[in-house]
Amino acid sequence: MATPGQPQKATYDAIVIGAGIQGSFTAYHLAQRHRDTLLLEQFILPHSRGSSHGQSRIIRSVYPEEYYSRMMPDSFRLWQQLEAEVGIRLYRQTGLVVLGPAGNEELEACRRSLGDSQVLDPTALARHFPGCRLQAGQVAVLDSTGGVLFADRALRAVQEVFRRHGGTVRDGEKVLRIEPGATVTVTTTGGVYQAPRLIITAGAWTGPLVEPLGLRLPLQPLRIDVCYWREKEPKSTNVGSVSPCFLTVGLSQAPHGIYGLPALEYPGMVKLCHHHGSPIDPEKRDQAPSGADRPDISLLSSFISSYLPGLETQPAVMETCLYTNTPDKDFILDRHPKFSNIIIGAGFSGHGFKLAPVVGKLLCELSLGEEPSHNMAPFAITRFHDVLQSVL
Ligand SMILES: Cc1cc2nc3c(=O)[nH]c(=O)nc-3n(C[C@H](O)[C@H](O)[C@H](O)COP(=O)(O)OP(=O)(O)OC[C@H]3O[C@@H](n4cnc5c(N)ncnc54)[C@H](O)[C@@H]3O)c2cc1C
Ligand SMILES: O=C(O)[C@@H]1CCCCN1
Repeated sequence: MATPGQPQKATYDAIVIGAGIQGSFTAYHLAQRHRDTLLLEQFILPHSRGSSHGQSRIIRSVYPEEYYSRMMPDSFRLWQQLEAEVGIRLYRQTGLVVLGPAGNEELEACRRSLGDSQVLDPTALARHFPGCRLQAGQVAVLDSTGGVLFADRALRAVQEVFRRHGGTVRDGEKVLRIEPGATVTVTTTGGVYQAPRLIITAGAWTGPLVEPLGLRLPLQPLRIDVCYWREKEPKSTNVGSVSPCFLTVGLSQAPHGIYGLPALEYPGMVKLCHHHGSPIDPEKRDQAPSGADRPDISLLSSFISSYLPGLETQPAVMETCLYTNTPDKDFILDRHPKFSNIIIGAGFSGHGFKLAPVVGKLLCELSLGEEPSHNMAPFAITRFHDVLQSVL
């Protein structure tokens, strides 16, 4: 927040729109590289209206796509660096298991991404995850590096280090207009700012924000039910706080996948969610669907009955969060095709938190005109057709 009475500074080396985890890490890297950076956020921080709130997120090395698994060592290293900078633990190693039918292509790709991974049959799984019942013909792949990131804590930490390096956060200021040029001009509800580079990391709001810049990105915001399920036996060690994280692949009853995290934010309640949701306008996220319109809950209840019989089959707590999906579920990390000093990071499709330190580094590198440290081909805007409109 600006100090009352102080004249408002208007020019910076870089402006970042959106103080979720991606924009905050981008600003962090820019400030560490001594760029005078302004981070703009429409809501007063902290807030729970976007995608980065809540206490927990999964981190894992295992990924079916090798372009993500190759980034993970860098990401783990940068998370550790942030932990050291703030002196706070941001990660709990719980292990993670991927459950799926034996021989499933995606499960095989997961196994390959780990090199020396362990494939667990039901007996071996029972040692790592006693509360979980595999069905006939299913196996589990164990990623022992997997665990939980303390999300809210991490977001606060990265913003704190950004400020420590001289960065400016202006929250409660919504960006209304972006004027491209060698110097980009950004008009908010609170002021007008200029910089030679702009990074847009506006989460579910990115589509409408870039449309006036002649870009129609295929971004679909989804409303996600975040559900917590109580253990039938309080403090049972079978499924509660000591169990690993898990996710499913290739299950015919849940093609988008189901995932779970051990009890953490609410004692005795396991977080278990469907990796999918209903299309939503982020401005209308609180218009909850009617009771009949909750297919996610029945899907999760039936999964619990078969796989996690130690949990009750109705959620005890429900919260909401937003995904912003691309058609292929890969991120968008690229320059604007026409205005090369405007960089866009969007479409994190429900799996971007763990990679935010690397995403921030890549967006920082793109904005400084440097060679990015990872392969950017999977994240190019040009993989989508007809995105550039002729409005400008
Ligand atoms: C339920 C759920 C579970 C998830 N689980 C995992 C997981 O286990 N592991 C994992 O790696 N990832 C997970 N993710 C994904 C991860 O949380 C997201 O990819 C990530 O938080 C996206 O961050 P973001 O910065 O792009 O978006 P956001 O956090 O939404 O940040 C965008 C910000 O931009 C601001 N903004 C928008 N428009 C404007 C404007 N005009 N002016 C100023 N500010 C603006 C918004 O207010 C917002 O604060 C999960 C997501 C959800 C919802
Ligand atoms: O990014 C992750 O690890 C998880 C996987 C399952 C869905 C939610 N996100």
